[in-house]
Formats: sequence, structure tokens, C-alpha cells
Amino acid sequence: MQQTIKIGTRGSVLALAQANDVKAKLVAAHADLTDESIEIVVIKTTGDIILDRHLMTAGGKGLFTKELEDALLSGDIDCAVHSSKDMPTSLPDGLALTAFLPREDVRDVFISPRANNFMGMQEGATLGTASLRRRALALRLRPDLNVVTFRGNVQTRLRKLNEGQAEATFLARAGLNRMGMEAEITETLSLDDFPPAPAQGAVTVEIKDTNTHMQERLAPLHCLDTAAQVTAERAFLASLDGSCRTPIAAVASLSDDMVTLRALLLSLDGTTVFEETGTSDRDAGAALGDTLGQKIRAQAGPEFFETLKREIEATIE
Ligand SMILES: NCc1[nH]cc(CCC(=O)O)c1CC(=O)O
Repeated sequence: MQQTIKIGTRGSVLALAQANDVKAKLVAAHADLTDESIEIVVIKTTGDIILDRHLMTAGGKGLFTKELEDALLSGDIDCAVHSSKDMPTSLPDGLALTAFLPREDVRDVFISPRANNFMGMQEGATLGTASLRRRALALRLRPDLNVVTFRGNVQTRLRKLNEGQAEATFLARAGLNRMGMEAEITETLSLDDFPPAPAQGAVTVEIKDTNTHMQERLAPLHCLDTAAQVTAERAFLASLDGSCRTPIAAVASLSDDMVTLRALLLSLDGTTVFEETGTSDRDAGAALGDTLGQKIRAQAGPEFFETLKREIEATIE
């Protein structure tokens, strides 16, 4: 009798949908696996527990991943399923992202019980988002808006919206699709105006890098196209030393053997935007992301980053 495979995940509705998808795909890919061979293990992360304080003051990167990674390293779970967007750019020693599932829609959506679309929001209306990228992109087009911090998982944010804590919010289309909640969408935003966070819409599976057994099990789930895109986008993020708490956007596209990366860095109020696009061989996406990051870093200059850091600290409560 073989041992059960333990899949670690956060407990949010979205995280569970993603973990169950990985489970179903593993069962479908391997004749010797059944539903009973795979157990979903729910693990609370610091990011799930600390909802009253802002994430940055609570300790920065990896808040949604650390407890899962500890469980991987101790052998309590065999793999961990994450939204790639939530993954810090560098992993703890001994861990690896071994599979990227085929990417979902990368776009952001606008959700509002009142306005018909983003540009149709009333003058000075309140927009709830915890994402500095979404704040900057929104203010770039609508400097009049009052952006307030909106934390919590998708269900919490929708509840806050319905309670009237804001007139509108933004979410990733991918998450809503995975939960079958497309009906909540008011408007799907254009990629031009609302480029996504690096790696948005891509589910990834993390394992111990010595676990060749799990690596083989997960190999049929791996999507090379998604990996090529996410690699370029995450390299850009890494080269600016960004976390999820940085107004950075990046989106890669593929054609033939080439990868094209569009990369942006914004000031918090959206008035300054550095944007670069580049193309390379598909397998050189990491170098492409790094190059665009260095270009933008040089254009922005050290003062921009100092001001940005101060503004971020002043914005979060
Ligand atoms: N930070 C939370 C988070 N992480 C990944 C997703 C969406 C799913 C994805 O991008 O794969 C979300 C929610 C959101 O931004 O709406």
C-alpha cells in the first residue's frame, strides 16, 4: 500500500479550490492514484491570522507561505499549492517551485454594486484595495478617487463592499473564475490600463528540491508556456527587489520561440510611471526580466525608491 500524498494549502475558498484542482489533476494523470490517495492539509499562515494590522508592518514578505514552507521542510506535507503571485521571489533553501499549472486569465476586474464601470465611478468615490499596484493604476486614471486599504480574502472583501465600506474594489479574474464567481464581475479591466501583478493567474506547486518522487508525480501538471511567462515576470520583480507590496506590474506573452515582457514601476499616486517592453528567446526570460528591471531602476534613480518607501510607510496603517 502506498502512502497518501499530503497537499498543504491555506484555508481560504480560493486556496482550497486550487488545492483541489491539483488533487484532481494528479488523480487524472496517474492510474495508481485515487481520491483516497491524496489528503488536503489546511495550514493557517500568519497572513491569514493577522487581519487587523497591515501586512507590511506585520513583517513583509512570505506571510502567506512561511507556515506551508515549514511544513514542507519538516515533512508534514509533500507539496504546497500557492498562487504564484503570493510567492516571494526567493525561496528558502531546499525548496523549489516544481510545477506551474496552465495559466488562467491574467486580468484584473472591477467590482461595484453602484458603478457600471471603473471610469463611471462618481467623483471622489471610495475604492477599496490593499494592492499598491492597483492603487497606483487606479489613481493614474482617476486621481480624484479616495483609495482605502481593503484586506482579507476574496469573500471578506466582497462582504466589506456590500457593507458599504467602499463603492468598488478590484480582484483578479483568475481567482473568481476558479471559484465559479464570474457573476460578481462588473467590468473586466483592460490589460493596457491595468497590467497585472507578476505571476497573476498562475497556480504553482512547491516541494522539497530533493523529493524526486513528488517531482515525477507533478511533472504531467507542469505547463511550459506558463513557466516561461512567470519566469520573466518574476525576474523583473526580483531585480527591483519587489514584494507584493510594491507598485509593480509585469505581463509576458509568447509567440513562437520568443517571450515579450511588459514591465512597469509606478509611484504610489500613479503620476509617475516607468514602463519598458522587451523581447528575448523564450528560454532567456529570466535575463530579460532582470534587464528591464535594471533599466527601470536606472531611469527611476535612488531618490524615487526612497520617496516610494516613505510613501508606502505613510500609506499603510
Ligand atoms: N493576494 C491574494 C491573491 N493571490 C492570488 C489571487 C488571485 C488568483 C491568482 O492571481 O492566481 C489573489 C486575490 C486577488 O488578487 O484577487
